[in-house]
Amino acid sequence: MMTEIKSANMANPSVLIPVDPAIERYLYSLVGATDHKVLSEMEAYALQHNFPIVGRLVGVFLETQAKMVSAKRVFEFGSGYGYSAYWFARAVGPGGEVICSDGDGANAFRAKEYLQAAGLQDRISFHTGLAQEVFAATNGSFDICYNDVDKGDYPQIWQMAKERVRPGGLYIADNVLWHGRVAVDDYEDIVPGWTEAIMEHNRLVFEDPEFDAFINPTRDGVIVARKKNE
Ligand SMILES: C[S@@+](CC[C@H](N)C(=O)[O-])C[C@H]1O[C@@H](n2cnc3c(N)ncnc32)[C@H](O)[C@@H]1O
Repeated sequence: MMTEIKSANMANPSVLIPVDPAIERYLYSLVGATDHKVLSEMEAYALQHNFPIVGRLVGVFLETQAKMVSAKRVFEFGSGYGYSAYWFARAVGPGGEVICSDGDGANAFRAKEYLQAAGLQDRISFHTGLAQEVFAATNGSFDICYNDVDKGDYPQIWQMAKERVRPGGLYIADNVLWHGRVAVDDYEDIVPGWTEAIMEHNRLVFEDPEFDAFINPTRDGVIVARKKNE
């Protein structure tokens, strides 16, 4: 399994930065109230190891979205070492459930350590394996299905997840602007076919009559699609 680079590819002039860096700095200056020792350690690990976590601004967004739909049950496709799960776990509260999946067992180990230290372990279960298979082994519906796996899998994950989001619940996916590659004709992809897969995914989500969709351009673009109630 490959992971994407979460900073803009400066070597490729066709790749765009969705939000101006000065605006990003300003946005970061507003979210200091979310500081937490464990969160800082997780962010430092990402920097040191060039690991593509969603980062603080998207984390705050995920937690807010989850609270807005009173989420109690969340499934994560591609949890890394638990950074995005940290935000969902805060939102679901005690008694809530965040089911995490990742192909790399070392990430599960690290996630458990961090989330335990943050006091959030009681609402997390972590499964090592192909996210699609972990998901297929679960039952019932979810308040939120969150997709952050390898980008070639995005259309498949959407097709699977959309059936299991409850009415009024959310499908959320990260990196849907793919550093602007989706918006230009000439780009270099880090894995052939990933840009096309993301574009196909975005089209499918927006064309689905059962969902209302929106893209928040923060960092690398986060799609949120709400399943209609009627
Ligand atoms: C972008 S990182 C996830 C970051 C995480 N959501 C966060 O923000 O903290 C993607 C992760 O998904 C995992 N992955 C990619 N494709 C996968 C798949 N089909 N099944 C399971 N894990 C996958 C990789 O091992 C990697 O850890």
